[in-house]
Amino acid sequence: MTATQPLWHLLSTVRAASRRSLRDLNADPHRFAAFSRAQDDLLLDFSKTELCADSLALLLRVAEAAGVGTLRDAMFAGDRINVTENRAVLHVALRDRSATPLMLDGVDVKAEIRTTLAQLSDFATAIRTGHLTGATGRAITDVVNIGIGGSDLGPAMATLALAPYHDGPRCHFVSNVDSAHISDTLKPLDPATTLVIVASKTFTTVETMCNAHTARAWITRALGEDAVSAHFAAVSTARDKIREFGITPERAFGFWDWVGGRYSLWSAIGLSVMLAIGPARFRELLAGAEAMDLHFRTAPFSENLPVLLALIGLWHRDVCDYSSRAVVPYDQRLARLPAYLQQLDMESNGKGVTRDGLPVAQPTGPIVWGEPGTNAQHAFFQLLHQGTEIVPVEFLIAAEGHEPELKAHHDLLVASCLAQSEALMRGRTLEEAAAQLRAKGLPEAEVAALAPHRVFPGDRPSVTLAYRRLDPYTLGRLIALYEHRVFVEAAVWNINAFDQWGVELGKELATAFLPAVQGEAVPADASGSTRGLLAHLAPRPA
Ligand SMILES: O=P(O)(O)OC[C@H]1O[C@](O)(CO)[C@@H](O)[C@@H]1O
Repeated sequence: MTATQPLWHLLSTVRAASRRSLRDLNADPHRFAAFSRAQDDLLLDFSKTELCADSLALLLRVAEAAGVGTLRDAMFAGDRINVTENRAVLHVALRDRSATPLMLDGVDVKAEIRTTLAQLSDFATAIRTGHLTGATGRAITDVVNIGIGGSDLGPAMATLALAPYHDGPRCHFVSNVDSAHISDTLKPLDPATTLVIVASKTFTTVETMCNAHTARAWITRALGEDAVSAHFAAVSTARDKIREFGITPERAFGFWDWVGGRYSLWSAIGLSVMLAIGPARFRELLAGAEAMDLHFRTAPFSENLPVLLALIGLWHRDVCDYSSRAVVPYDQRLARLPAYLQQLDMESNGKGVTRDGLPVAQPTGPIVWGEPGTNAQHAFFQLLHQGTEIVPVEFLIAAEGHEPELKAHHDLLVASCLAQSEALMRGRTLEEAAAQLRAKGLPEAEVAALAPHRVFPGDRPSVTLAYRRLDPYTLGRLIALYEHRVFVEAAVWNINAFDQWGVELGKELATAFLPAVQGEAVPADASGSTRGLLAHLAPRPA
């Protein structure tokens, strides 16, 4: 029996005994004040969840009993909490601007971080000002970041999110090994004015290396072999492999094994973001994350946004048994946030064994999915409102857009966001539906036939994250908030959020099947299904 198990039982009992509808709970005019918290202008409203004072107090005890604070402090101290890879977890050090050294194996990692950040800033500035040009002397107008997973999703998400701050070259992202991705991306670009960044922690990921070689051939075909040095940069922990690829050491930016791929936006992996918005704005992004780190380290759990967001997630997953959560940013520039969070959350917490290798005691990471609002309303909100599955929703909304001249758009956006959480919470009863139809003058037979279709069960939980404006500082806070939320949930489940063994088997089999796809013998242990598919997909004579 783990220390938290009795508390989970108690939570289920409390829920069963004192359950009230969200509509009923929200009739209390003091509920918003009691069930919302803020870090400066960043507000977390969870008054439209089922939590009550008792359940919240019990959840806070769960966090204490699970030792969340101890594990958090161990992470910040550089302890090797990634037990299956024997690594420290120090992405937080990448945004820690304090002068205090942080020693790991006799090396001050903070000094190394400062040096790399300065090198990145110098390189980004030189490209942005045209001081460093392509091989023909023309300024760089376009950057293509080639990477996948954490070497793509973070920079791609942040670059789109910060579009109003772009004043550097245009950034493009190629991740999929599907030739369509690199082909469509490179087609409109001019090799003479394009910089390619090969971003890969390991520099061995097959998709990235395949795309990198295709980009290399594109450059050399147009500009000759000598142009590689002027048109490529690389970000990796494997400097020897960068050199083998032909990228010069001055354009090789390192990071460290203690930065997990999905936590690496803050490292040199963020180079494309820095090229787009400039080093000063990139530092604002880091400062936002640092502010959230400080809040996570110092705020009491009852006021601590990452802890509370995690406890709400745990409540929904393990007490209410909801198997997914939808992230719906009412912010078009956060369109890639759901995809980014899918990796952050599901690659971190999609685990079935504890840190000690034992089966977990309860369901762990939920399925994370979503799309920006208002588009989502016209796609999957039907199911959220009237389907048989309850999906807690996480809304994100800014008080201000970046286009003051188009305020009418933003007003509609805000109204739509608030309307959706209200509708999910409030619902519409059969009597209310019937009354509406009667008010339209429909005959009683039609009222009876149509009213059931117009009932909304309601009582569907959501949280809202509301902030003043999506600037670099706020984006930094939001991402760090989600990172720490994942951390706290993992700590409570006693799983390791920092490895990803679940991606290995598919990679191994892809390597084994490639020769068969290319016409060689099918591996003896391939299933009948896979043999049939290989035969069906085999090239046909033209
Ligand atoms: O940066 P790399 O080494 O190319 O790895 C890319 C991605 O592949 C994974 O290892 C597995 O999908 C991710 O964790 C990582 O972000």
